[in-house]
This record gives sequence, structure tokens and C-alpha cells, in this order.
Amino acid sequence: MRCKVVMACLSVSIAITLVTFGGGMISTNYPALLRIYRQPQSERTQGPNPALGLKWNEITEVERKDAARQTCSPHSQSEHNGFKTGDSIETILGRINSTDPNWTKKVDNCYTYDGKQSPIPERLLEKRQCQKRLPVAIVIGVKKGGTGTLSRFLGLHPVISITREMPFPGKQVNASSITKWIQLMRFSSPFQLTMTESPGFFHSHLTLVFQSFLSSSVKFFVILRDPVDRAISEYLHYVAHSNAPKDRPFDVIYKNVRIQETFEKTILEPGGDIVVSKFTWLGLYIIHIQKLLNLYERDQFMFIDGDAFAKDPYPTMSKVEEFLGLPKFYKRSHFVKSKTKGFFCAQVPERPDFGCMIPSKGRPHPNVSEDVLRKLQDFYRPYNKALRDQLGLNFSWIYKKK
Ligand SMILES: Nc1ncnc2c1ncn2[C@@H]1O[C@H](COP(=O)(O)OS(=O)(=O)O)[C@@H](OP(=O)(O)O)[C@H]1O
Repeated sequence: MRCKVVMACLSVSIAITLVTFGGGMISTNYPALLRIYRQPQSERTQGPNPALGLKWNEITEVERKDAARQTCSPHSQSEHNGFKTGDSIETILGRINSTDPNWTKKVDNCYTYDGKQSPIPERLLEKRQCQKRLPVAIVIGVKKGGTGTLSRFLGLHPVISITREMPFPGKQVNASSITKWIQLMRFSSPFQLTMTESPGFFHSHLTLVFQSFLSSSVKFFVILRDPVDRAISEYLHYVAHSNAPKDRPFDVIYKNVRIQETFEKTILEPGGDIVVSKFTWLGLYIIHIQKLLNLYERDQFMFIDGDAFAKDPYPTMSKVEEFLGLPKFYKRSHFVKSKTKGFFCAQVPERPDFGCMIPSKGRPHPNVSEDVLRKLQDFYRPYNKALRDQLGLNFSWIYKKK
């Protein structure tokens, strides 16, 4: 672990050097990275970073201070944090007696679920030792990959107490922001794993400084969908949330990102090349994953095929149980395909509080021109291939031809 911390320090310094001083010495086979790092210094320090939706100076400031102070701190974890990371996954699961026919009720006893979920009265919360705790596992991405549905389905398992997408409080990871973060969590019993969903962590530079605050055995879920579809999905999300007119052409900036009335126009430069923008950058999955693997062990990650999950979530949910070592709970009958949208909804008798996802999940995608689809596929191919070659991921969409 110490070695990982040292590597983290090195990778943070290298990242800062590249971002701050021009990055001429970067050596990689990935063409898109070069285009970003070769952006003139004047543009980097002033305008927003098109790839991350952050200002360059925000990144360097946050990283420089936090990485130096936190990741490279010579103190031990407990001295440094000021609070304990809590019980490990193994310790929590060791308390469960899954041979008891009532195990699910005994484990999931901080909330009631009659139609909607509500915490039990305060007196009982205390008696049952229901508390807000630091997450032991996190759904960290990727945005528009299916993180919301995955989290919903995870939260149906009695052993998992998951807090749905909750922005991290503040731009700095420190004892005070982590304490605030814990307060945003759902209650969990001593038999439950506290989890959360933060799709931004996948690509956020803040993730680099999280390590010293989380348990060393923290687990991460990363759901990866065909990056071409992911880009279209995020574009539609931005259009829906911006105040762009619905009935005429537009060219607007929303959250530091330029969007126009068609995906094609938004994604291409006037010369016809792919713009390395927020929409395309996130789909370079291997780049973000390599950064995370400098900090955490490979076996701390479960990488999920987002396309396969959308088509049939049950096999994935069974694998999640194996990955975390949970007692078997999910059944095939818990997942039912909606006739209207074609996506799966939950049907768990003990959890009538949740059925299908909200309408904004699973938006119809527009027809995108063959030419643009082909350009995007060419753009992503080396990065997709690296997922297979470097991580052994065998996802359906890696081989897909449109
Ligand atoms: N069961 C079910 N119901 C609805 N939607 C489903 C489901 N399974 C996977 N998906 C896919 O999830 C996509 C949204 O991804 P996220 O939840 O990660 O989006 S977000 O980043 O939290 O906004 C969403 O993307 P779009 O179809 O582009 O809207 C879906 O393809």
C-alpha cells in the first residue's frame, strides 16, 4: 500500500507537471491525449478545460495542495484522518447468519419500505446501532453508463445500504468535507455495507487524494458502456438540462461545454475531426482507469459491461454478490422488462418502494450519421482494445461494428 501511495505521489506530480508546463514530454500511444496536453498554456490557465469542465487553474490548485498535503503525508492513516474508516467488508459480512430464515429483515432494519422508504424512529435507530458510516464500496462511474440503475439494483440487496448520487461536499478532500460526506449517507446497520454512487469520481482528479480517507479494502464499481452511445447519452443529457430552444437551431454553452442542435455538429470540428470535449473524453476509459490503478489494486474494482447490464441485469447482479461476497439474494424474477421502454424494472416483493427508473433514464437516441459513428468508432478503437489487452475485459461492445 505504501508503494501505491508513493506511485500516487509520482503520478500526481507527473500529471501536475504535464498540465502546468505543457506536457511536451508525454509518451503514450493515445493520440487524443496529445491534443489536450498540447493546448497552449495561455488557454489552459484561463478558459475552462474542455475535457473536464473545470478551469485548468482549479485543477492544478486543488491537486497541488491536496496531493502534497494529503496523499504524500508522512502520517499514518488514523493520525491523518482524525476518524476511523470503520469495519471492513469481511468483518461486516462475518456478522450475518444467512441460514436464519429471517436474515434479510434482521440485516436491513434501519428503514421501512411500505410504498416509500422511511427511517425507523430515532429511538430504534440507536437501539439497532443504525448509523451513517463511511462508504466501503462506491459506484464511481462512468457517467451515463448505467450508474443510476446499477445503484438502484444494488440497493435492493438487504446487505447494501446505498446512497444514490450525492455530490461530494466541497472541492477539497479533507477531514471536514469527508465528515460532511458521511452525514449525507443513508443509515446502515452493523450488518450492512454502506455504499454510495459518485459517477464523477471515475474521472475526477479529487479521486487521487481520496485514498488516505477510505478503507484500504474499499471496492469500486465501474460500469462501462459503448463509449459512442455514452457520448450521445451525455449530449442528450446536456441538451435536456440546458435552456436550449427546442424548435430551432442553437449554439449554447452549458456547464462550460458548447452544445449545438445536433450531436454531429457538437462532436465535430468544422474540419470534420472529432472534438476532444467533455462528451468524448470520458469514453477514453483506459486513460481514467490507468490513473485509478496507480492508486488501487486491480481486485478492488469490478468492471461491468453496461450494454450487457441494460439488456439483462440479473447476471451482473449475481456477479456483484460474488464480488462482494454477499449472501445470495437476487433472483431472476426480481428483474422484469418494461413493455413501454424496453429497459428492466425491479420487482422485489420486500421492496415496493422501487420499480422502474425515472423517465430521464433511457432517453430515445437520435439517428446519428454513419460517417460520424464511424469516426467515433475509429477514435475509440485503440482505447477500447486496450481495455481488452490490458485488463482482460471481454465486453460485447468492444468488438461491435456499427
Ligand atoms: N433498467 C434501466 N432503466 C433505465 N436506464 C437504464 C437501465 N439500464 C441501463 N440504463 C442506462 O442508463 C443510462 C443512464 O446512465 P446513468 O444512470 O449512469 O446516468 S447519469 O450519469 O447518472 O446521469 C441510460 O442512458 P440513455 O438511454 O442514454 O438515457 C440507459 O441506457
